[in-house]
Amino acid sequence: MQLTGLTLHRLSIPLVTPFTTSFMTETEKDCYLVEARFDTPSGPVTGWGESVAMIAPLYSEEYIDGGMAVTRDWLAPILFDVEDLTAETVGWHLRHVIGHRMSKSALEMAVIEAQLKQAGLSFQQYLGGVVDTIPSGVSVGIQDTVEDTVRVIGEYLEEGYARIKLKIKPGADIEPVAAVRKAFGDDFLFQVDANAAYTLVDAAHLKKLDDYGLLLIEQPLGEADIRQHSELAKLMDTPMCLDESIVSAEAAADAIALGATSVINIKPGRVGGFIEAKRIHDLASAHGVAVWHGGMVETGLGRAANAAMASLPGFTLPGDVSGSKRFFHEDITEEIVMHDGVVDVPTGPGFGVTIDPEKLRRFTTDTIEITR
Ligand SMILES: CC(=O)N[C@@H](Cc1ccc2ccccc2c1)C(=O)O
Ligand SMILES: [Mg+2]
Repeated sequence: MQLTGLTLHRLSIPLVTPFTTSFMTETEKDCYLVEARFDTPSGPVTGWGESVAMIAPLYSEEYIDGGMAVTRDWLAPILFDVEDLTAETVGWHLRHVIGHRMSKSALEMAVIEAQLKQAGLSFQQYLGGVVDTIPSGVSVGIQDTVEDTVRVIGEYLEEGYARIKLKIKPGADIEPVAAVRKAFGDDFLFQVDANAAYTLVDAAHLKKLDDYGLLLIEQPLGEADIRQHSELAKLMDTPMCLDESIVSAEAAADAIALGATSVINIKPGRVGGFIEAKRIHDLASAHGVAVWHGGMVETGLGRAANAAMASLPGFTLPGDVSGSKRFFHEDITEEIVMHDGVVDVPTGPGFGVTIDPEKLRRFTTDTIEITR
């Protein structure tokens, strides 16, 4: 396929409720979409991608303004010059640009969808997904009080989510976890995510979490702290899970070899795209390491693509692919519905969802047109 034009759509979608992590409080979902137009032997085709970069470089070094600029100034010109562009070679063509994995992922995602539409394939078929529904977990932000934490989690359990993930940070960890276990018992799947808020100095404190039968503890230490996570893993019974640290298949191989992670949170945007994410899935499976699909509060577009990725056999733990209603009153695509603890894997060509032009217009705050 020949890339002929790109439109970057910057969005801001109100969240149903503020989302607080150890690094930030968000009241809107800000992101940008990549609308990519291609010429193919069988005529023009359009593919869509979504960048998971946040408005500020606080989860990783990427952020929306930087992602749109690097796409316009450095990544798009490379892809415009490729005559027969395929999804499987986007990463290779962009290899000389250092980093900017979320921006590369959004572009690759648009090439993937165009290629799938041209072939009349669903993303689940393309990846080799093996299930038609995936267990749907929910990520719960840090609340103002322990009582609020118990109330909010009770509501999600009532809704039927398959797994609860609670954000923690120093000063808001043991007490809320203990209160939730006291309120709802030991039978529901429960895990925590620190978003790198601790250091090895906190090891003895974090070990107290071992008393609560958690599925895993996600990224307690810093992104670069692979060795430190293996030290902490030796001290804790709760399985160690990495998110921010797993920036590539190579990083996943190192973390597994060092005993720094026994479960991996897979996020295509964090690793440079769905093709690399599948490599991590395959690598982890070969090592008997479970993976689950992480979330970055994606719109229905990213959520649909994530659901297809999560239908691969190695995704044996519920992920953060919640229903659209967890975050948005209105989505820009058809609503992704969580029902009976699961989300359906889209079956249509491409990612299987359509972006509603009226809703896109309503939530668009900026547009960048890029031509050859
Ligand atoms: C769902 C979840 O916990 N995701 C990330 C962190 C996160 C949290 C909040 C966000 C708000 C706006 C955009 C991206 C965000 C990502 C995580 O697993 O670490
Ligand atoms: Mg995380």
